[in-house]
Amino acid sequence: MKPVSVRVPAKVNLQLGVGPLRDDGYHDLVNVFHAVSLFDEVTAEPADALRIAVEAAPGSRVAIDGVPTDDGNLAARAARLVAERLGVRPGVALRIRKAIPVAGGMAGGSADAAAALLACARLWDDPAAPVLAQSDLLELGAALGSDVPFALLGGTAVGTGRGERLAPAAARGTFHWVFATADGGLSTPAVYAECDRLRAERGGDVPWPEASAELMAALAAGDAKALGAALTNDLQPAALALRPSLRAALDAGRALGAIGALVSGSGPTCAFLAETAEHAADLAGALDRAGVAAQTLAAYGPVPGATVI
Ligand SMILES: C[C@](O)(CO)[C@H](O)COP(=O)(O)OP(=O)(O)OC[C@H]1O[C@@H](n2ccc(N)nc2=O)[C@H](O)[C@@H]1O
Ligand SMILES: Nc1ncnc2c1ncn2[C@@H]1O[C@H](COP(=O)(O)OP(=O)(O)OP(=O)(O)O)[C@@H](O)[C@H]1O
Repeated sequence: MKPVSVRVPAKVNLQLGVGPLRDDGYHDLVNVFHAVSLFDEVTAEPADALRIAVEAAPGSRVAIDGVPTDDGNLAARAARLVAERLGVRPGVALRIRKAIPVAGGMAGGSADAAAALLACARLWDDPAAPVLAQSDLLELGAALGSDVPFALLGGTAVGTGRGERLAPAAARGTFHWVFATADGGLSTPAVYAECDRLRAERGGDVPWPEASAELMAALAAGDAKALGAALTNDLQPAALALRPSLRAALDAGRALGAIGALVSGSGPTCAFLAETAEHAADLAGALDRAGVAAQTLAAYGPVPGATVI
C-alpha cells in the first residue's frame, strides 16, 4: 500500500452567532465557515501500530510544542474511528505537517482530523466498492468535533446545530485575508464559558442566532467591502476579555486600512479582510511593523476542503 497524503485548509468564521447554552454543554450556532489557503498536510502510511509525528510545514514558523503525539491528537482518534468502522487494525503512521496556527481559532486540530479520516479511508477502504461514502466521513467527523465536517467540505458554508450541520453558501470570487497570530493559544471551552459568564452578568435572554442577510448578500455578490462591514463574532467579547491585547491588534488592522477585522472563532488569531492580494501583502507588512502580532500570514478564500494530493 502506497502512502496517502491529504492537504486540508484552515477556517475563519465570517459570522459566529452563538445561541443559548444547551443541556449537553454545547451552544446552537449560526456559523458561517470560510476555508482559507493555510494548509496542514497529513500523510498516512501503513505501519505495525498507530504512530503520530508532528512537524512544522516547510517554511512555516508554527509552534508545534502543544500538539499531542499520542491519542490526544485528534488525527489519531480519527484513524481509530475509520479502522473501527472498516473492521481493520489501526496500523498507520500519520505524519502531520502543520502550517495552521495551533489553538489559534482556525480549527487546525479539526483540519488534521478531517485529513486523517480521508487518508485512512483511502488507505483501508475498498476502492471498487467503498464502505465509507462522503456522508459517512462527515458523520465520523461530527463525532470528533464540531468543526471537523467543515474541514472535509471546505468552500464557504453555513453550519447550524453545534456547527456540524452544513449547507454550502453561495459565494462569488476570491477574498483576500491577513491573519495575525498571537503567542499562546486560547482554549475553545474556556472562551465559550467566558461568553456565557459575560451574558449572565449582563442579564436578559440570549436571542436565537440568525444568518445575517447582509453577509449572505455580500458573499453572493463577491463584494469584499460589504463583507468586511458584515463580519461578526459573538465570541469576540469573550476572547477580548481573556486576552485584552487583541484589541490593539484589531485597532491597528482597521487603522492600517483593513476593510473588515475580527477575532477568528475562539481566537486569539485576528482576521483582517483586504481589498486585493496586493492590499493583503501591504497590510501584512504594515501589521508586522506595528508589532501587534506574533506573525502575520496572508491567505485567500474560499478553497476546497480536505483533498488527496
Ligand atoms: C469556535 C469554533 O471553532 C467556531 O467554528 C467552534 O464552535 C468550536 O469547534 P470545535 O473546536 O470543533 O469544538 P468541539 O471540540 O466540538 O467542542 C469543544 C468545546 O467547545 C464548546 N462548544 C463547541 C461548539 C459549540 N457549538 N458549542 C460549544 O459550547 C463546548 O464547551 C465544547 O466542549
Ligand atoms: N492535530 C492537532 N493539531 C493541533 N492541536 C491538536 C491536534 N490534536 C489535538 N490538539 C489539541 O487541541 C488543542 C486545540 O488545537 P487547535 O489547533 O485545533 O485549536 P483551534 O484552532 O483553536 O480550534 P478551533 O478553531 O476548532 O476551536 C491544542 O492545544 C492541542 O492540545
